[in-house]
Amino acid sequence: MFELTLLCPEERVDTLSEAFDALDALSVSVEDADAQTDAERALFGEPGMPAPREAWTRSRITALFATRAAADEAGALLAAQDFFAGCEVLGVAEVPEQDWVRLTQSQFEPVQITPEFWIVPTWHEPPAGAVQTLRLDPGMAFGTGTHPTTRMCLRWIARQGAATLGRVLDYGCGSGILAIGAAKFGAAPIDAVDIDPAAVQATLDNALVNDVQLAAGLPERAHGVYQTVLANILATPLKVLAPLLCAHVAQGGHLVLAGILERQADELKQAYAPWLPLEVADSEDGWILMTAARG
Ligand SMILES: C[S@@+](CC[C@H](N)C(=O)[O-])C[C@H]1O[C@@H](n2cnc3c(N)ncnc32)[C@H](O)[C@@H]1O
Repeated sequence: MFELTLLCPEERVDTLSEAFDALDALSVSVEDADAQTDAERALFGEPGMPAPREAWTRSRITALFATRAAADEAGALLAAQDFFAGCEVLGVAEVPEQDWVRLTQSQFEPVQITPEFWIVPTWHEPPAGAVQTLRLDPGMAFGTGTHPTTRMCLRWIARQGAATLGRVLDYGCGSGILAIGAAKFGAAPIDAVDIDPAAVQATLDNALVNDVQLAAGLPERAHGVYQTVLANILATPLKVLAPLLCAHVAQGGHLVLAGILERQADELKQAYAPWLPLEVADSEDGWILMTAARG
C-alpha cells in the first residue's frame, strides 16, 4: 500500500478529508503537523463536550491507497483544485507490509487493577501473580480497564466480599466490565444496563467469554433495589440520574459513582444530598470515585 501525505491549514481539513473519501482512499488520518514542537496546541474539550476547534492550525493528512498510481493521481488531482490553496503535497511513500492484527494487539497489554486482579486481552497469557482475571478485548463499547474511572470502580469492587456486593446494578455498563468484575468477586444476581444497544450486546458477549451470569438490557431493565449500584458515566448525567440511582440502593447497600473530576466533587455531593451522603473514596489522574452507604 502507498500513503499520500499533505500539509493543510485548519479550515481545509474537512474539505480534503471529504475529497479523499470521494477518491476512494482506503483510510484517512489527520495529525497535528506541529506535534512535539513549541507550536503544538492541545485539541480537546471538557469531558462530554465538543472540542473548541475541529482541527489543528496546521494539520498533516495521510491517505492510504492500494497502488502508487492511485496515490500519485489523487495528489495531482487535488493540487489542481481551487481549495488546495495554502496546502502542500509532502509526498507518496510505500507502507511496508505489516501484520496489522499483531500490531493492533500489541498496543493492548494486560491492565493491573490490584496486584492479584488483572484485565487481560484474550490473546494474552495472564501475568504471573494474577489470581483473578477478567478477559476483555477492545471493542466498540467503552471500558477496557485502561481509563482511571473504570479502574477505580474495579478496585472498589475487588475490596468487597461477595456478601457486600450482593445484588448489583451496573448503570451505563459499556463493555460490561464492572458487571463482569463484580461477578468475578461473587456478586449475584447482576443487572447491567446502557442506553446504547451496542453496549448491551458487548456486555452479553463479554459475559459469555468470561463465563459469568448476568442480565443486560436497556435502562428499563433496572428494577427494585440493589445491594450495590455502580455508575461510571459523567458528572452531568450523574446529577440528572441522582433520584433514580438512589432509589435503586437497598437499605445497607452502596452507591458507587465515577466519571467525576476532582473539581466536581461538591456539585455531586449537593445533587445527591437529598437522598445519600456522597464522599470521595478514591482518586486517580484528576478523576475521583464517590461512594455512599444507605443506613
Ligand atoms: C464511561 S462509559 C462506562 C462504561 C463502563 N461501565 C466502565 O466503567 O468502563 C459510560 C456508559 O454509560 C452509558 N450511558 C450514558 N448515559 C446514560 C444514561 N443516561 N443511562 C444509561 N446509560 C448511559 C454510555 O452509553 C456508556 O456506555
